[in-house]
Amino acid sequence: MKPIAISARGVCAAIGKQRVLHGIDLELRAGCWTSVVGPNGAGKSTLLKALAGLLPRAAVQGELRWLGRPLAQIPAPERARLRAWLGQNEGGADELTGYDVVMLGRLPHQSWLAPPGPADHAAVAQALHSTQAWDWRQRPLAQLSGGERQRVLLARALAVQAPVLLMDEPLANLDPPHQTDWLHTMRTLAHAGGTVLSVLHEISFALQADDMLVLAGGRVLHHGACAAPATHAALEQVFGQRIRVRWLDGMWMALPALQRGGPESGPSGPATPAVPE
Ligand SMILES: Nc1ncnc2c1ncn2[C@@H]1O[C@H](COP(=O)(O)OP(=O)(O)OP(=O)(O)O)[C@@H](O)[C@H]1O
Repeated sequence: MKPIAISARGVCAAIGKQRVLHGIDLELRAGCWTSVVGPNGAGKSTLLKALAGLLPRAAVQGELRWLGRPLAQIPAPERARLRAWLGQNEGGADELTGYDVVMLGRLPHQSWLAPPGPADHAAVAQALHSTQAWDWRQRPLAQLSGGERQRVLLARALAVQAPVLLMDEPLANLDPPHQTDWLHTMRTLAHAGGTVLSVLHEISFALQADDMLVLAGGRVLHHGACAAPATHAALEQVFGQRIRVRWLDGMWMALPALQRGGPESGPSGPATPAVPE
């Protein structure tokens, strides 16, 4: 059995005076990519921040553990090496070049005021190549398009080379080929033993993860394998039966639940492909 990388027991969190998370219990195993889905306002970003240790301590109740250790007992520099973070709509560092932005991901590995070493430069180059952002390494972040910028920020998270990677809407602004590249990268990381947690609104991409966490109203509605019928049922339920999960072209996909018989369904409707054994 793979070790548990992150666990939460009875975790509640508030933003300001508003209680957003209510008694979250979960275990995320090493070597597993889990996608987090749910309607707007379900608490996905708040959960990710709580698990990342990014909410003020007073705002979180319950027990959070990383690699079996209480989060509160892990010093900040060690936390920064253990988990990489890509937030939603990240700002700042606009005047820095792409290269320097990604080098920020190496700070947890560097001694105070020491210049980056060969391992840092190698990690930055590898990360920039893996998101195909190497060509913009000399350009300021402010001069990049939304998708180019997102690929630099993703490279920054990858350059940390942390065992745990938490990402909030990582596909924002990415074009389809780079969304597909991202999917391959996440599978590779999980296959190599990493723990990946990603909040996604692109449900068909979320279904390519190993496991899925379905949130609603600040609670875990379902946590299970992406291939499990119970997960598909929870997905359809949480989105008010407005999507359908179907097996298409060798993978599970989420399709909009359009009314049958309308012009969208075509002249005679498509045949339903066979589901895997
Ligand atoms: N800064 C804030 N102040 C007050 N309430 C907030 C703040 N940020 C979030 N909330 C509220 O907390 C709840 C959960 O927000 P959260 O961003 O975690 O949801 P989400 O599932 O990530 O949503 P989305 O899919 O829209 O990104 C929402 O009701 C939201 O209105």
